[in-house]
Amino acid sequence: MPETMIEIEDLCQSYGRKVAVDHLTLHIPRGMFGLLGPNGAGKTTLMRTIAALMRCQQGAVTVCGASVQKPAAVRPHIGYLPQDFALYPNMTAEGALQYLGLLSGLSAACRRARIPALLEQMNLAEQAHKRVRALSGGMLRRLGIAQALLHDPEVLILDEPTAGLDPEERVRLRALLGELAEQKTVLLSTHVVGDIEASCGEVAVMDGGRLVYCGAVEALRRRAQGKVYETELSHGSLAAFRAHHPVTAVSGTGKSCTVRFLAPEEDPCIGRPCEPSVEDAYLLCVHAAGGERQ
Ligand SMILES: Nc1ncnc2c1ncn2[C@@H]1O[C@H](COP(=O)(O)OP(=O)(O)OP(=O)(O)O)[C@@H](O)[C@H]1O
Repeated sequence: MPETMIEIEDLCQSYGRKVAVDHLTLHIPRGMFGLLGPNGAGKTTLMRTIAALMRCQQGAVTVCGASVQKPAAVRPHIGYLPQDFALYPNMTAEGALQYLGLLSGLSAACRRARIPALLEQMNLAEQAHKRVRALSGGMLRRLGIAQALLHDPEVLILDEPTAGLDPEERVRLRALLGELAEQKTVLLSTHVVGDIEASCGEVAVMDGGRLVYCGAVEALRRRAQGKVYETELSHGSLAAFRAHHPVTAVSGTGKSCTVRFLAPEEDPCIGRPCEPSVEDAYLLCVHAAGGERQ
């Protein structure tokens, strides 16, 4: 059995009457683990709860055996990069890390040793003396990961770290996360399926606050076998088709287009079967969960 680093048992979290996490049980093992879900699925709420930034209202969460009910016991184990990460724009990259290290109680000797090494690891050594406001989006995100790693936690929680990055930076960041996951547990939240496909073996899918899948990415893909089809349609008939079928892709610019769609109930007479992608499988999962909620 793989070692469980984060244990979530029957967690419920709400904002007033809005339920954001709904009876969620999830055991996260060592290594890289993906958390996928559409906007509003409850990913940020879950991550903030694990990081002991939001009180656990019902259920239990432990990180490396420490309960989030005792934030001071959990925080040494966790590094957190929030979705809306920002730093003081006039500080240099190195100065910002020095300041944050000081605030989190790291000794001067520890900061002297760790900060240059982290800048090097995050490929930011050349930017050490650049002001934060002059960094690109990707550099800023890597600086955010450096700040999350300052106290050398075992668990790294990253909320949408690739959002808004160009493809090159996205690939670079994924590679960096892969390296980090060799030593640490990395919980990566995103709504970009490609991020999960490229970096995680295991994934949890959330929708409407609930866990709708947990397991291997490849097993998720296989669940969509026999449920993805393709057909040719005229552009004019596309809107009517969409009303009855979840469409995952449309290609072609002439009079007709090729439409890829999900047929959860098997509808073979209207198209040719296709090999599912992870994205198809994810959309199928969320589509099915939406249907159950109605
Ligand atoms: N501070 C808040 N007050 C009220 N409702 C909130 C608050 N924060 C989140 N919510 C609601 O809780 C639900 C879950 O939100 P959450 O941000 O956790 O989802 P998410 O999966 O991270 O979404 P996104 O990908 O858009 O960041 C949503 O319906 C959201 O509108």
